[in-house]
Amino acid sequence: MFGVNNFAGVSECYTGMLTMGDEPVNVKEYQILAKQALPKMYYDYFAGGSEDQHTLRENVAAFQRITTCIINSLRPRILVDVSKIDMSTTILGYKTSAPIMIAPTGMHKLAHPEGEVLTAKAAAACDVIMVFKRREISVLMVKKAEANEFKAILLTVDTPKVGRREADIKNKMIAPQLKNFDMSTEVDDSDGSKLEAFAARSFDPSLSWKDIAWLKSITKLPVLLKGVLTREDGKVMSSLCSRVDIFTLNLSLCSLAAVKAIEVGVEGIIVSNHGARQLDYVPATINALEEVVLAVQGRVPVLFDGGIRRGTDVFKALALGAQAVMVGRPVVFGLAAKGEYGARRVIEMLKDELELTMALSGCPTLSDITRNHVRMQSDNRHCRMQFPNILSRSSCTIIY
Ligand SMILES: Cc1cc2nc3c(=O)[nH]c(=O)nc-3n(C[C@H](O)[C@H](O)[C@H](O)COP(=O)(O)O)c2cc1C
Ligand SMILES: CC(C)CC(=O)C(=O)O
Repeated sequence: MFGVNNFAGVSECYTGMLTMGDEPVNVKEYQILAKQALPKMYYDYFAGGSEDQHTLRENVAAFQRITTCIINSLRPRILVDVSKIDMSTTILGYKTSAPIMIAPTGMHKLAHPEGEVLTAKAAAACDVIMVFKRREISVLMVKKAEANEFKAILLTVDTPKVGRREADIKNKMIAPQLKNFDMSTEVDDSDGSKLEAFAARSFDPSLSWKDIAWLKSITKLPVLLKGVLTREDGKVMSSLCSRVDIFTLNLSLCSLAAVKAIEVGVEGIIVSNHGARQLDYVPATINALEEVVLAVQGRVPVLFDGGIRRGTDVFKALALGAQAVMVGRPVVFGLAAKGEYGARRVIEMLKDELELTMALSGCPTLSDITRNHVRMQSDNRHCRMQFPNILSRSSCTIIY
């Protein structure tokens, strides 16, 4: 039988219908099983994006556009000894077996009764904290993180308010009671998404650059900002600039979000659009990555998340300058479908696929993966000089 699945952000053809007893062969198939396993309200919460879900589709589709034509393609090397592939790296001084981490995603107990405990067992999880209106909650959580020997704090900076998630509004999404948020519970008689109502009560929309200094003052842990998408601060960039021109602007002329982050002393930056759950129509993160990498100029690590579904996606993000990637929904779908085993398999499959991609691209180590292993739309000028005939074909022009 030929099954067609059209999930938000995933549009795939499969040669068979999956059922819960089947063993998925790639991480996207875990989404199919998760849909079968979860109540609609919870599946929609995990899978959904904001408003028209344009960016949700783009996060995945932009990876798929880095594909077989001359621009936006992988560029493998041949005749390199790839008998041993080393995917290990060091992030903030900690060694890890592969540049793949689990993104902070809320409410794993909606996916599985044992929730985050199973996810943490399935892989060394990278954890997160949000800054709340009631700062004493933030202080408490930072202290808890320190006491439990967490290694870093990821401060989510793209959620002063929760994005408009229309499926959650329709489903009247119920935010479960969360232990970490005990202090902020209040009676909620609002209609629509209870999660949104909870966030409106709890998150601090006045969060600004000065608060980073406050956070740094209460902890010795390194602070990373999660949710950076631009190098500029909204003022300087001319709307007439093409993407290629933007890259060649003198950076010192601009007020730069990424650079600002470094100035206030953050130890790392995560290029993320919150899995397309916040502002719709922001760019796919893979298309925003290089802008930030160029602005940061190697001063702090740049991590990446959004739309990673394949080892080739990891490879593309690394080639464009990410030090490591984080994976959100696939891990939750793995957890929902097959518990700890499913979450672990998702990470293992991505690692295996990355290993194979590195071998087939002639890259025995991560440092062998370079910017020259992908060709993007922004490399167009260079392409035009080298391949004038090919590029005159409209099929090779990818617009993003
Ligand atoms: C169900 C769900 C809950 C999330 N919760 C949080 C959160 O509490 N804090 C946060 O910074 N990001 C959160 N995110 C965003 C993820 O950290 C990450 O940026 C995103 O999922 C990456 O995209 P991907 O799902 O395509 O891998 C959440 C994402 C999802 C799907
Ligand atoms: C609103 C939060 C509680 C969780 C979150 O960040 C999300 O659902 O994307």
